[in-house]
Amino acid sequence: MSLGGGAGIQADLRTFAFHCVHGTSAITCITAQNTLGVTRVDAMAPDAVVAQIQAVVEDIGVDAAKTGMLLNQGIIAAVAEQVGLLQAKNQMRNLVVDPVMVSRTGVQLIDGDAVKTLCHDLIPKAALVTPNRYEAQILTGLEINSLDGMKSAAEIIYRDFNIAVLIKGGGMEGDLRGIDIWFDGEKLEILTTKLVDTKNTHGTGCTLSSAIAANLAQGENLFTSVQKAKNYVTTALKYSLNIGAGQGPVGHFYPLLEEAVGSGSIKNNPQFSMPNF
Ligand SMILES: Nc1ncnc2c1ncn2[C@@H]1O[C@H](COP(=O)(O)OP(=O)(O)OP(=O)(O)O)[C@@H](O)[C@H]1O
Ligand SMILES: Cc1ncc(CO)c(N)n1
Repeated sequence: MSLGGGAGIQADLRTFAFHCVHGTSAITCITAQNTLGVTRVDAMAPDAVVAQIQAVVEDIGVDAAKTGMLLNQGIIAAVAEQVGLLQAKNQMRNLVVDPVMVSRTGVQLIDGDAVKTLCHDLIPKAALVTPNRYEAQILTGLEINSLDGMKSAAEIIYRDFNIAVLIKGGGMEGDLRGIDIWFDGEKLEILTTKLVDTKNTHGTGCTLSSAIAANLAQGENLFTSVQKAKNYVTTALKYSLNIGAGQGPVGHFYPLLEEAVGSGSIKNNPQFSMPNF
């Protein structure tokens, strides 16, 4: 969860709402965070996280799920155990693991033991894992500087975990920035997009994995879910918000902004990027 509103569960819930699915959440930690970075993180107790998952599953049910910042080994182990128990009862389908380990700026967010548990206990239970450039480097031991590097990493991650993988290229340089690689053991696809030239990219990874989960919940297949989610993030980036001194958040509800500005009910505030106005 992030209190600046741009990333984590706050971005996830906005994304779910945009896709017309009912989002629920299990909070693993509270970050003091704004557009400039994270200044403090307070972890929940692992059994408090488990209780949140159980409260949702036992009453409401889960059509698809995503994990984000799980923070430490105890929380990761507890979540992985719950996922295993629920999958055995077919109560946890379509799990997307966004393996939040390193921020796009390259800062490691979780320690080595936590990475090991994530790899051994949680990622293999997912349908899809969505590492960014630096997370893909940790998962493979490769240094990724090229399209070929991204492709090799995707193949290694598929081989090691036997699940589909999407390597996100928001942290790549030059022409590769914004290009993602999909591999599911059969099809290797380069998901290209027109680079959105903005510094306001806070929460793109959270938004992408939530949009994938939302599409899965609505019955789309995995690859179509990824393609649609990629298009959503690209448009949300075009309408990102220029707030704060650092990286502002993406504009999750861009059609509403467009409509409101178009109809004159709100002014075209210079803080909104409004590409069509
Ligand atoms: N400037 C950009 N233009 C177009 N697409 C982008 C841009 N920046 C990021 N993306 C896309 O956003 C999605 C998220 O990728 P990214 O590598 O930013 O993830 P991340 O590092 O996990 O994000 P974050 O930590 O900010 O949530 C990917 O589809 C990526 O290609
Ligand atoms: C809470 C949270 N989760 C994930 C990320 C990665 O964007 C972040 N910055 N904050």
